[in-house]
Amino acid sequence: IPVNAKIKVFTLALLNKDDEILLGLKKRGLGEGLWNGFGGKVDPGEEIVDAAVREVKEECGLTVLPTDMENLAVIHFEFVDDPVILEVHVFKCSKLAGVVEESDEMSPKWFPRDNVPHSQMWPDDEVWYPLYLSGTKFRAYFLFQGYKTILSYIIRDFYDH
Ligand SMILES: Cc1cc(-c2ccco2)c2oc(N)nc2c1
Repeated sequence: IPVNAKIKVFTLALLNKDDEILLGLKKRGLGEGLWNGFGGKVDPGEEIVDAAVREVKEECGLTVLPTDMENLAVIHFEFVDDPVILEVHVFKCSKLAGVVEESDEMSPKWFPRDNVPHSQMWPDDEVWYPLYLSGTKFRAYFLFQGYKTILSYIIRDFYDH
């Protein structure tokens, strides 16, 4: 890890209902034009799970409780020639309240859990999505060249102990 490395913490919430998953088409910023779960930056002093709850509400209008947000994974993303490392905390939630709303960040849409538009999603999703479907907690590291090419990755099961 380069000496000038800076870690930025993000959340990513995967919201389920029966056999569907709610994804949002990102309208701007990081991941624009891609379908993804809901999330964003963790504010200074903010609990990570509280940031996840806040981002879900802001981006798709749904209300979830922090206690219903299940920690699924922690993924570190590094980009060649970029000292900023993204630490993405992935949550899974099945207890949703409220009505789905479009926001200026995201256009939400329900997809069958086993048929998401991988060609319009981040390339790493194809690697870890099967673990999400099977409810396997994991840790992963991805080295990107730009936003489309994965140069290398590591993925391992993550036992709570
Ligand atoms: C590099 C990268 C970043 C994110 C991200 C940023 C904020 C929330 O997620 C991703 O999300 C997914 N599915 N792949 C991703 C790759």
